[in-house]
Formats: sequence, structure tokens, C-alpha cells
Amino acid sequence: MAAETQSWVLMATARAPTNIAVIKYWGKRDEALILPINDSISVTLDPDHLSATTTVAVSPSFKQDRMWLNGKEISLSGGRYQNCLREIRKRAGDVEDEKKGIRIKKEDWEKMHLHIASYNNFPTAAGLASSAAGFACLVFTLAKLMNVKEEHGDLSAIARQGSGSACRSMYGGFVKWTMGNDADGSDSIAVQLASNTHWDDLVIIIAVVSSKQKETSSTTGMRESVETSPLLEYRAKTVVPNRVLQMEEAIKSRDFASLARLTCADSNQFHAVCLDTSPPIFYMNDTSHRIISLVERWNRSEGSLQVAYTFDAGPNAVLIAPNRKVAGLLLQRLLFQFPPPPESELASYILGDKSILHEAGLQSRKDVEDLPPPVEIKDKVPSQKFPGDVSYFICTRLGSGPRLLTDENQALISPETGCPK
Ligand SMILES: Nc1ncnc2c1ncn2[C@@H]1O[C@H](COP(=O)(O)OP(=O)(O)OP(=O)(O)O)[C@@H](O)[C@H]1O
Ligand SMILES: C[C@@](O)(CCOP(=O)(O)OP(=O)(O)O)CC(=O)O
Repeated sequence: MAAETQSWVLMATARAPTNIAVIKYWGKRDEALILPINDSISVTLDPDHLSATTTVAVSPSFKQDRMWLNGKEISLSGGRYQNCLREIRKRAGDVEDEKKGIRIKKEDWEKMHLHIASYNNFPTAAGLASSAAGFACLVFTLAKLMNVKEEHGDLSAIARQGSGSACRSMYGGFVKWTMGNDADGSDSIAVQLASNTHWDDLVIIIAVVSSKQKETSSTTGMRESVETSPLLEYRAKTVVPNRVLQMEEAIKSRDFASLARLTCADSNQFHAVCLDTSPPIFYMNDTSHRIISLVERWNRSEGSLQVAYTFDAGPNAVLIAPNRKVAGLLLQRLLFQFPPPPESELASYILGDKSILHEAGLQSRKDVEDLPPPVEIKDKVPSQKFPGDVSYFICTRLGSGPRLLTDENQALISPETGCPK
């Protein structure tokens, strides 16, 4: 390592999106390498609304690897962080910054320490896949700083070792994680099926459902399902392979009815596997079930699939609408049943792309209070309302994959101190 001065700090900053699976990953065949028992397919969400931003800095003055997440120092000693750091360091290349007089040879990276700062623009560990955005961003930013030449696919195999679903956040649009066959996991990678512009009418609405009870983590839950659920074996071997083919076809031909049917069926089967686990795992709650009923009732009354729902390892609903008009009708239904609690404003109850709200004629709490019951529930069931059962909604869309942020003002680490700003 040669440099005029030993006090320099070299940094890279990037942003990576989160993703939601429409064909779920649930179950590993190798716990250490994080190799799944079936393929999965996801949509990448708009990084403007749900993403991680990470800065990685290197300096000869750093004494150890350190990381700060949302401003708080966290330990990097866990196997998942260590695996990602080791795999990237192995592939590091020579780096030269002539202006700053910095040269780092590839063999130097093993000895140099890193400071990492990351920030999520959405709640961490709230069932919104922060670990997917976080590990994808970490691996992508490390690879940029260390001049790693690997393709996104190879990088996805490293992100996978941070958290399985993270490998799918290495691309935008529609992404497939192919389970692979090799024992070392080198072919268990993500591939892009279509970019976010391929089907840009789709609107995603996330209902962040209030939940007090502590849930079983995905890692623990899927281990218990692998050990005890006979349904999971049938799902992985028999159901998912066909569903993946049908989903790929639906995406290619922008067939919303098919996408919706497969998405709902796969979410429901995943939660059936959780119930089939011993002891059973309950990720959804009464609010989740009410949202499913709302969608099913509406779809049935229209005689065609208006929207799709899917739920990960928690009670939050992710709803997919084919376009803004239907998304507006969906918001009206959701807000009729789950109005904002008395003390909260509509503007802080609907986050992300608020324009859909305005297009649906909803400018204020009064507009929500005046909403008539949806036609499909009139006269059939009492139109009960549940204010406060949803914490807030996020309106978003499909998004692009990780990208480098070149504006130094966006760095989360100070070039002077080498620590978070
Ligand atoms: N930006 C980030 N950079 C690096 N690691 C992160 C980042 N954000 C989250 N993580 C890691 O992911 C962990 C949270 O993952 P966890 O699976 O508990 O929650 P989640 O991904 O938000 O929710 P879920 O998996 O249920 O959708 C954090 O404790 C941290 O280790
Ligand atoms: C239900 C899921 O969200 C499970 C995600 O599991 P994780 O990727 O969080 O699990 P680990 O690999 O153990 O870190 C479905 C999915 O995203 O495909």
C-alpha cells in the first residue's frame, strides 16, 4: 500500500432496494451457505420508498472493522457479516486514486480495516425485508470500493450468504433466485427476469400492520418447517417448480390475472406450511385476515382478479394492483375499513407516492370519513371499521437495482473523521 500520507480515507456509497417475493423462499438445504430448497421470484420495490444506503470507508488509520446501522454501532462478529466481508475481500482488485495519491494493491485489502455506515429509509426489522436491502447494499458497496470485477449474479451469491432474500435485491424489476445444484452454492444466484420498465403500470400498496407480539424470525421459522412440515416437502418438490414456470410466463406476457392468482396462492400456501410446522407458526393476525377477506370479496364480486395480496413472515400485507386507477379503488376500500386513528393526519398515514390518494379523491380525513361502503359489502355484512389496526400504508411501485451514489454529500461517513457524520 503506497500513499503520500497515511491519514486518507477512501469511500464508496450506494443504495439498494428491498424486494417482496411473489413465489416464496421458505426452507434451506444448507444453513451455512444459505442454499434454498426451491426457486423463488420477487419484485424489487422502488428505492425512493424502501431502500438501504451504505457507505464503506477504508483508511490506514482504522484499527478494526466497525459498522453503524441507523446511527448506532452494531457488532460485525456474526457469521453472516463475516462471510460477506471474507468473500468480497477474496475478490478485491487493485485500487488507485491518483488525485488523492492513494494506491491499494489487491493483497493489501486483507490487512486493511473498514468502517461501514448504513441507513434504512424505512423501519428496520419490522417485517419489511430490511435485511434484504441491507445485505445487498453492503455487498454492492464493498464490491465498488474494492474494485471487484464480478458480475451482479456472482455478487448475488455473496449477498445470499448475508440473508437469502438479499440475493434478489441485486437486480431491479422481476427477479428469480435459482436454487442451483452445486454443493458450494456458486450456482445459487439471482437472475433478472424483466426490468422495472417492462411492466411499469403495477402499483404496490403495503399495509404496515400493528403487531405487538414477538414473531419467530424467518431463519428459525424455516428451519422448524424443514424439520417438521410434510407439506413443505410437497410444496418445494411438486408445487413450486410448476408455479415458477407459470409466474415467469405471466410476467413475460404481463398477464395480471395470472400473476395475481399465483401470488395469492403462493402466499396462502407459505402460511399453510407455517401452520403445518410443529409447533405451528402464526405470522398473520386478525388484521391480515381481514385484508385478505376484503380483497377476496372484491375480486369475487367483480368476477375477475382486481388485486393480489402477499404476506411474508409477519402480519404486513403487500398488495399489488394492475394500475393507478385500481390502486385508487383499493385505497378507498382499505381506508374505509382501516381509517387513520383519531389523532393522526391522512398525510402521515399514507407514505410514499401520495398522488394515488389524491387521484382517488382523498385529500383529508373528512374525505375518508365520507367514503361510502364498497358495493360488495353493502347489505351483506355490517361495515365494521378498525381504526388503528394498520399503523400506516406505503404506496410504491417496482424499482431498479442497486446503484452507486457519486455525490459525496450523500456519504454517511465523514472523510475527515472516518466515522458516521
Ligand atoms: N442497512 C442494513 N445494512 C446491513 N444490515 C442490515 C441493514 N438493515 C438490516 N440489517 C440486518 O438485518 C437485520 C434485520 O433483519 P430481520 O430479518 O430481523 O428483519 P427484516 O429483514 O426487516 O424483516 P423480515 O425479514 O421479517 O422481512 C438487522 O438486525 C441487521 O442485522
Ligand atoms: C418469507 C420470506 O420473506 C422469507 C425470507 O427469509 P430471509 O431471507 O429473511 O431468511 P434468511 O435466509 O434466513 O436470512 C420469503 C421470501 O422473501 O422469499
